[in-house]
Amino acid sequence: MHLLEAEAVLFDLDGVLTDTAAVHERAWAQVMSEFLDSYGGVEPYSVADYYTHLDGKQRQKGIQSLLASRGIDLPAESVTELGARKNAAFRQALSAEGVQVFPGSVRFLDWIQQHGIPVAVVSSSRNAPAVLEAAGLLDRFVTVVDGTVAAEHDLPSKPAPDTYEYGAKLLGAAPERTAIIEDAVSGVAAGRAGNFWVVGVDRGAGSETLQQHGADIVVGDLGELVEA
Ligand SMILES: O=P(O)(O)OC[C@H]1O[C@@H](O)[C@H](O)[C@@H](O)[C@@H]1O
Repeated sequence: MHLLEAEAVLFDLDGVLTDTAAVHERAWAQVMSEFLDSYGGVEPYSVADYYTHLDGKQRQKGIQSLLASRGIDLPAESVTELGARKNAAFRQALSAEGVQVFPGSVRFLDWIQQHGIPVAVVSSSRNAPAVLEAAGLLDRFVTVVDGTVAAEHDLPSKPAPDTYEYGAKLLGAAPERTAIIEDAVSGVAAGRAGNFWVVGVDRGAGSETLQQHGADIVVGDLGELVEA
């Protein structure tokens, strides 16, 4: 499918529109390194853990996946507490550094919107509206399906396709006629599972890995897709 034939385009946020996947990654590294080191007797946190267990997933789901990889079983309150610590670190970094947008992504968004194609954001993050607001992009989207909306509607985390399916439904678009834009393995897999047309953006997950999990095409920057 040519992108301009899409009935809708659904954008992931962190790492796709804004450079905030890196901010999440640093906050996770800070909190989970400290936790795993103090727990002791398990493999320490590494950058690979972000891409394998945390990237693109809802907060609790990501923590559970990482803990399970180390054979750690914590009560629900402790998982929530780790999530709260990571969120505090993320919010602190955000207010200190602000939000950087990817210029190529904004050019791509402009191009899609110039052609009258409806757009939405589908992000696992509960911080998505705040990040979009700080980036000056919030009013560009018909709707934002974020981590809070997912919880309200009981929608499971990416890699399940439900949040993307919900976004497409809100825009009245058929999944097979809808493009999704993703940088995370979990998000690409969600798009594939929902029978969407998937554009992968390689911000560190690796082009081959994104293709293996279901990306139809992979670019380094969304500006590459904009046609004059
Ligand atoms: O903790 P939040 O802001 O609700 O975000 C949940 C997840 O949102 C995703 O977009 C990020 O890739 C993850 O790193 C993050 O953990």
